Amino acid sequence: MTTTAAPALSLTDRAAYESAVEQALAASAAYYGDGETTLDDASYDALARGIAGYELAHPEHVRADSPTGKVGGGVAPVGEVAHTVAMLSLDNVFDAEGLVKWDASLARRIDHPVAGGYAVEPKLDGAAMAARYRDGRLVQLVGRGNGAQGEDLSHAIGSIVGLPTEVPGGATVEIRGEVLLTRAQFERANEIRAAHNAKPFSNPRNGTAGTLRAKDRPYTIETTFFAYGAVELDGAGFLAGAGGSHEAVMARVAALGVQTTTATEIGLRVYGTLAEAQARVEEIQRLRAELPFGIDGVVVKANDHAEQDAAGSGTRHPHWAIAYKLPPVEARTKLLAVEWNIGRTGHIAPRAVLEPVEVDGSTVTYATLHNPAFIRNTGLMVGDTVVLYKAGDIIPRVEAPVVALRTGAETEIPLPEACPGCGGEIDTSGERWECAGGASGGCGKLPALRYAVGRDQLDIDGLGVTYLEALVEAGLVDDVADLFFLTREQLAEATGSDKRADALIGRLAAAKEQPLNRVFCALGVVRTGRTLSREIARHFGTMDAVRAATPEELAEVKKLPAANAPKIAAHIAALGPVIDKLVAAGVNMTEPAADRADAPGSRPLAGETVVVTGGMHGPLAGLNRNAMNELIERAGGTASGSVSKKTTILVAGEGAGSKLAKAEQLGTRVLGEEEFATLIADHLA
Ligand SMILES: NC(=O)c1ccc[n+]([C@@H]2O[C@H](COP(=O)([O-])OP(=O)(O)OC[C@H]3O[C@@H](n4cnc5c(N)ncnc54)[C@H](O)[C@@H]3O)[C@@H](O)[C@H]2O)c1
Ligand SMILES: [Zn+2]
Repeated sequence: MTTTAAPALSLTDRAAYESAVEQALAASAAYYGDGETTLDDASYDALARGIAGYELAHPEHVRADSPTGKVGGGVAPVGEVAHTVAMLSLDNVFDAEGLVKWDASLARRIDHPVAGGYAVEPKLDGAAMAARYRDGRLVQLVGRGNGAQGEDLSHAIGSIVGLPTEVPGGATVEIRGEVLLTRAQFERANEIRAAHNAKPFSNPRNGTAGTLRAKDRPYTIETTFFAYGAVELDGAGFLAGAGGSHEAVMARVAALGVQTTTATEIGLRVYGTLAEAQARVEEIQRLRAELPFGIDGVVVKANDHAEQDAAGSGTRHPHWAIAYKLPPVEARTKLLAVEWNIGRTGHIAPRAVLEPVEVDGSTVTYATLHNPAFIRNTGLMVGDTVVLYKAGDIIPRVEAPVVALRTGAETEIPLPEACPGCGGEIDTSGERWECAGGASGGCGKLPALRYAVGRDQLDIDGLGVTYLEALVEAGLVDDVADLFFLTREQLAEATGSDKRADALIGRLAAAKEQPLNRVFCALGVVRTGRTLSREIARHFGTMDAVRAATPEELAEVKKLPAANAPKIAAHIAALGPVIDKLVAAGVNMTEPAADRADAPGSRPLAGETVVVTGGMHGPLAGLNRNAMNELIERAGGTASGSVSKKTTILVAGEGAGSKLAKAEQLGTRVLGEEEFATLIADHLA
């Protein structure tokens, strides 16, 4: 494993020391507070080690406010809640050699080599939190603060996945762990913030800190907790007889239903030798890029409590644990220019051209900027210093500009006026910009075909993008209807296999029997998706009726915004030749009678807003969420993803959890799978 630490700064004189301390204090104040720090973590670490090195050589110059030896660099917010046991930070090593040194110093402290094993677990990159349970109820959340006193974060109770509000057995204990935003929660959080015109979080860690501190936001952002320890509370003796090891304590915590890392691929393991622990560190590093949450290192701890006690703790960190830092996945560099390309999915995507920078073992020159909305929301400019994120083989992405480093020479990012693929018009109506040529234009052909054969449209499994590309290139396919005229030989040629061709012939035959809503959806009509396609098919019943509809008539369809009706009608008309070809191929053009809006007595869910949770069994077995939503809408209801006051029915399947609890709290009607199936029996195919 390569050495990952930036070298410590060598501070040659007192003036350099003074200025380094000032710089570190300012960076920490920004890091733990609201502002944006101008240092990346690796640079901060190098600075901090430089300060510590100088202090060792010149004890007479040590400043009282030096960050050395202090939790939170001496500037973290000091809260009002006293910690039961000090909540410390961790000391760092950066390579195998550092780990060996730590082990040797630990052996000196306890007078013998570590005998009780090394516990190895991920160093989660979020914010430390203590969760106090009294008599089985989660009563208080406390931040780390300065280690002795932390801030009261109890207002976040109920919004943290993995921290149940109640635990069995009336337990009284303080559980410690990390709160973070998983990658999915981070994306979701920024969608929510965009919808509220709030600045996007630049990275999950900032987002976590901001979210925990926020008290009266008009929206809730969900975070996740992973426990990494527990301490006694009120002398309740919860840990007594826990077996005297970190591993045993964590098993007790898990038994309470509090989330630990054990369930993840990189969860706690205990090893007899340091070499095995080192091997596990390297394994975790390899798994890092695919994890659903961020880690910035691996923590190695003496597993045995007696050995931990013998080693003791300093003012800033325990001696029995060490953070093995992994190479940074973030770096700073300059945004030189923005290029616009037609992405593989057909949208027009901005790409950052960067001053080359080394991140996580490779040189990065380009990074994704997602879409124009991202550029607008972050306020990014050409010439900005930007924070770049890259881990393993994931696509590098720009997180945010460092506004504090602007010089005034930055310029606005020019947005394209014509499609970079064909020079034609751009459809700028959505968050992602698209070539207005759409399905018929050259740029949109392949993406349109991929969409048409997708699982929620014609569901032609096995017709992947490579084969579609081959068919388009061979001049055999221009639009979705052409697929139905392919011969077995042509399919065998394109897929390189007779067996695949036969399978596809079968899938194509099955696709011809799909209901109108899916056939219509496969056409990819502008401003329509799965839900609207279902509504349109239900409303009109046949493709002929859809084609005959005026914009005014289209506007009568449930959920269809009147303003979009003219565009939709025009696109349907333009798709005339494709639809004619589909008819000629024998593709079904009607919606099953029971599902139509005008079918008598067939709307058992009319006026209902329905949420589904848990796994579906019995009569509903095998129905995924999209299939359930289809079913709900066919029966006249509105499908929704989250329980709120508007929800009128919750369908609770196996393993229903928080949504069921919320529904019960709100007094929402809850139906089991059997009851629900009976209610909508007419629509169950
Ligand atoms: N960029 C900047 O300006 C700046 C400023 C100050 C600090 N920093 C960064 O912060 C670091 C120091 O910060 P810190 O003291 O908050 O701590 P830290 O993040 O280096 O390590 C200690 C923390 O790790 C967490 N942790 C995660 N997994 C854990 C596990 N399995 N077991 C135990 N603890 C676990 C705990 O919250 C604990 O408090 C520096 O190394 C630096 O990289 C950066
Ligand atoms: Zn184009």
